[in-house]
Amino acid sequence: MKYLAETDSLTGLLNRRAFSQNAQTILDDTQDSKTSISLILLDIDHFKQVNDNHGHLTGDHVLCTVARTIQATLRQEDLLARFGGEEFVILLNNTTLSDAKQITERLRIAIETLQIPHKNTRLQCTASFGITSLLSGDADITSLIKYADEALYQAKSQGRNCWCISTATI
Ligand SMILES: Nc1nc2c(ncn2[C@@H]2O[C@H](COP(=O)(O)OP(=O)(O)OP(=O)(O)O)[C@@H](O)[C@H]2O)c(=O)[nH]1
Repeated sequence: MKYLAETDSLTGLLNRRAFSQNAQTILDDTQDSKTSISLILLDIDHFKQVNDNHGHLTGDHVLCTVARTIQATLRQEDLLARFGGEEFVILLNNTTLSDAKQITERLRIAIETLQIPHKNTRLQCTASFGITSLLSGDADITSLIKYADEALYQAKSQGRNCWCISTATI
Protein backbone atom coordinates (compact mmCIF):
# COMPACT_ATOMS: atom_id res chain seq x y z
CA MET A 1 0.00 0.00 0.00
CA LYS A 2 2.81 2.39 0.98
CA TYR A 3 4.60 1.57 -2.29
CA LEU A 4 1.52 2.53 -4.33
CA ALA A 5 0.99 5.75 -2.39
CA GLU A 6 4.61 6.84 -2.89
CA THR A 7 5.22 5.71 -6.45
CA ASP A 8 4.48 7.28 -9.81
CA SER A 9 2.64 4.53 -11.66
CA LEU A 10 4.15 5.28 -15.09
CA THR A 11 7.86 5.58 -14.29
CA GLY A 12 8.10 3.72 -10.99
CA LEU A 13 9.90 6.71 -9.49
CA LEU A 14 8.84 8.41 -6.27
CA ASN A 15 5.90 10.74 -6.77
CA ARG A 16 5.93 14.41 -5.81
CA ARG A 17 4.30 13.91 -2.41
CA ALA A 18 6.75 11.19 -1.39
CA PHE A 19 9.61 13.34 -2.66
CA SER A 20 8.58 16.24 -0.44
CA GLN A 21 8.34 13.98 2.62
CA ASN A 22 11.71 12.27 1.97
CA ALA A 23 13.40 15.56 1.14
CA GLN A 24 12.09 17.12 4.35
CA THR A 25 13.52 14.21 6.37
CA ILE A 26 16.92 14.70 4.71
CA LEU A 27 16.79 18.45 5.38
CA ASP A 28 15.81 17.89 9.03
CA ASP A 29 18.69 15.43 9.46
CA THR A 30 21.23 17.86 8.00
CA GLN A 31 19.98 21.04 9.72
CA ASP A 32 23.04 21.26 11.96
CA SER A 33 25.68 20.32 9.42
CA LYS A 34 27.59 22.87 7.40
CA THR A 35 27.31 20.95 4.15
CA SER A 36 25.74 22.03 0.87
CA ILE A 37 22.53 20.62 -0.47
CA SER A 38 21.60 21.00 -4.13
CA LEU A 39 18.42 20.52 -6.10
CA ILE A 40 17.90 20.06 -9.83
CA LEU A 41 14.60 20.48 -11.68
CA LEU A 42 14.60 18.93 -15.14
CA ASP A 43 11.96 19.34 -17.84
CA ILE A 44 11.95 17.51 -21.19
CA ASP A 45 12.00 19.99 -24.08
CA HIS A 46 9.05 20.33 -26.45
CA PHE A 47 7.55 17.16 -25.07
CA LYS A 48 4.11 18.07 -26.40
CA GLN A 49 5.53 17.52 -29.91
CA VAL A 50 6.45 13.93 -29.02
CA ASN A 51 2.83 13.25 -28.09
CA ASP A 52 1.48 15.17 -31.07
CA ASN A 53 3.80 13.53 -33.61
CA HIS A 54 3.99 9.99 -32.27
CA GLY A 55 1.06 9.51 -29.89
CA HIS A 56 0.60 9.45 -26.12
CA LEU A 57 1.84 5.86 -25.69
CA THR A 58 5.12 6.71 -27.36
CA GLY A 59 5.28 9.80 -25.14
CA ASP A 60 4.88 7.51 -22.14
CA HIS A 61 7.70 5.31 -23.44
CA VAL A 62 9.99 8.34 -23.85
CA LEU A 63 9.15 9.47 -20.30
CA CYS A 64 10.04 6.04 -18.89
CA THR A 65 13.28 5.91 -20.87
CA VAL A 66 14.31 9.34 -19.65
CA ALA A 67 13.40 8.36 -16.07
CA ARG A 68 15.59 5.23 -16.28
CA THR A 69 18.43 7.24 -17.83
CA ILE A 70 18.36 9.80 -15.03
CA GLN A 71 18.26 7.07 -12.39
CA ALA A 72 21.20 5.27 -13.99
CA THR A 73 23.26 8.48 -14.07
CA LEU A 74 22.76 9.34 -10.39
CA ARG A 75 24.27 7.96 -7.21
CA GLN A 76 22.27 5.61 -5.00
CA GLU A 77 21.84 8.26 -2.31
CA ASP A 78 20.41 10.94 -4.62
CA LEU A 79 16.67 11.44 -4.29
CA LEU A 80 14.90 11.36 -7.68
CA ALA A 81 11.18 11.80 -8.29
CA ARG A 82 8.74 12.57 -11.05
CA PHE A 83 7.65 16.08 -10.19
CA GLY A 84 4.73 16.11 -12.61
CA GLY A 85 4.07 15.69 -16.37
CA GLU A 86 7.46 15.73 -18.10
CA GLU A 87 9.29 17.23 -15.13
CA PHE A 88 11.67 15.50 -12.70
CA VAL A 89 13.30 16.64 -9.46
CA ILE A 90 16.57 15.52 -7.87
CA LEU A 91 17.80 16.32 -4.35
CA LEU A 92 21.57 15.97 -4.02
CA ASN A 93 22.51 15.76 -0.37
CA ASN A 94 26.02 16.82 0.65
CA THR A 95 26.65 18.23 -2.81
CA THR A 96 28.17 21.61 -3.67
CA LEU A 97 26.97 23.80 -6.51
CA SER A 98 30.11 22.93 -8.43
CA ASP A 99 29.40 19.18 -8.13
CA ALA A 100 25.73 19.74 -8.97
CA LYS A 101 26.77 21.49 -12.20
CA GLN A 102 28.91 18.51 -13.20
CA ILE A 103 26.11 16.07 -12.40
CA THR A 104 23.64 18.16 -14.40
CA GLU A 105 25.94 18.30 -17.40
CA ARG A 106 26.29 14.51 -17.21
CA LEU A 107 22.49 14.19 -17.18
CA ARG A 108 22.09 16.65 -20.04
CA ILE A 109 24.48 14.67 -22.24
CA ALA A 110 22.96 11.31 -21.23
CA ILE A 111 19.50 12.52 -22.31
CA GLU A 112 20.73 14.30 -25.44
CA THR A 113 22.48 11.16 -26.68
CA LEU A 114 19.54 8.82 -26.13
CA GLN A 115 18.35 7.02 -29.25
CA ILE A 116 14.95 5.58 -28.44
CA PRO A 117 13.85 2.90 -30.92
CA HIS A 118 10.42 3.66 -32.37
CA LYS A 119 8.98 1.85 -35.40
CA ASN A 120 11.63 2.19 -38.12
CA THR A 121 13.37 5.14 -36.57
CA ARG A 122 15.00 6.38 -33.39
CA LEU A 123 13.62 9.22 -31.28
CA GLN A 124 15.84 11.77 -29.62
CA CYS A 125 15.06 14.34 -26.97
CA THR A 126 16.69 16.99 -24.84
CA ALA A 127 15.94 18.52 -21.45
CA SER A 128 16.42 21.84 -19.68
CA PHE A 129 17.63 22.10 -16.11
CA GLY A 130 17.42 24.49 -13.16
CA ILE A 131 20.03 24.11 -10.43
CA THR A 132 20.16 25.54 -6.96
CA SER A 133 22.36 25.03 -3.94
CA LEU A 134 22.07 26.13 -0.32
CA LEU A 135 23.86 25.42 2.93
CA SER A 136 21.97 22.67 4.77
CA GLY A 137 21.09 24.91 7.70
CA ASP A 138 19.53 27.51 5.38
CA ALA A 139 17.76 25.07 3.08
CA ASP A 140 14.06 24.37 3.10
CA ILE A 141 12.32 22.44 0.37
CA THR A 142 10.10 25.34 -0.71
CA SER A 143 13.08 27.66 -1.29
CA LEU A 144 15.10 24.99 -3.08
CA ILE A 145 12.24 24.29 -5.48
CA LYS A 146 11.52 27.98 -5.97
CA TYR A 147 15.13 28.80 -6.91
CA ALA A 148 15.47 25.74 -9.14
CA ASP A 149 12.21 26.60 -10.89
CA GLU A 150 13.43 30.14 -11.60
CA ALA A 151 16.64 28.69 -13.05
CA LEU A 152 14.69 26.18 -15.15
CA TYR A 153 12.61 29.01 -16.55
CA GLN A 154 15.83 30.80 -17.55
CA ALA A 155 17.18 27.64 -19.20
CA LYS A 156 13.98 27.34 -21.26
CA SER A 157 14.26 31.01 -22.24
CA GLN A 158 17.88 30.59 -23.26
CA GLY A 159 16.97 28.03 -25.91
CA ARG A 160 16.64 24.72 -23.95
CA ASN A 161 19.03 21.74 -23.74
CA CYS A 162 21.05 23.71 -21.18
CA TRP A 163 21.14 24.47 -17.46
CA CYS A 164 20.97 27.66 -15.41
CA ILE A 165 21.62 28.39 -11.76
CA SER A 166 19.62 30.39 -9.24
CA THR A 167 20.53 30.58 -5.57
CA ALA A 168 20.40 32.96 -2.66
CA THR A 169 24.18 32.73 -2.26
CA ILE A 170 25.41 33.90 -5.68
N1 LIG B 1 2.60 10.83 -22.90
C1 LIG B 1 2.46 11.58 -21.81
N2 LIG B 1 2.43 12.92 -21.92
C2 LIG B 1 2.33 13.66 -20.80
C3 LIG B 1 2.26 13.08 -19.52
N3 LIG B 1 2.18 14.08 -18.59
C4 LIG B 1 2.20 15.24 -19.28
N4 LIG B 1 2.30 15.00 -20.62
C5 LIG B 1 2.33 15.95 -21.75
O1 LIG B 1 3.47 16.76 -21.66
C6 LIG B 1 3.23 17.90 -22.48
C7 LIG B 1 3.86 19.11 -21.84
O2 LIG B 1 3.72 20.16 -22.73
P1 LIG B 1 4.16 21.63 -22.41
O3 LIG B 1 3.91 21.95 -20.95
O4 LIG B 1 3.53 22.50 -23.44
O5 LIG B 1 5.73 21.64 -22.53
P2 LIG B 1 6.70 21.20 -23.72
O6 LIG B 1 5.98 20.84 -24.98
O7 LIG B 1 7.61 20.16 -23.15
O8 LIG B 1 7.50 22.54 -23.99
P3 LIG B 1 8.67 23.17 -23.14
O9 LIG B 1 8.59 22.62 -21.73
O10 LIG B 1 8.40 24.64 -23.17
O11 LIG B 1 9.95 22.81 -23.82
C8 LIG B 1 1.72 18.02 -22.67
O12 LIG B 1 1.40 17.72 -24.01
C9 LIG B 1 1.17 16.93 -21.74
O13 LIG B 1 0.02 16.32 -22.28
C10 LIG B 1 2.28 11.65 -19.43
O14 LIG B 1 2.20 11.05 -18.35
N5 LIG B 1 2.38 10.96 -20.59
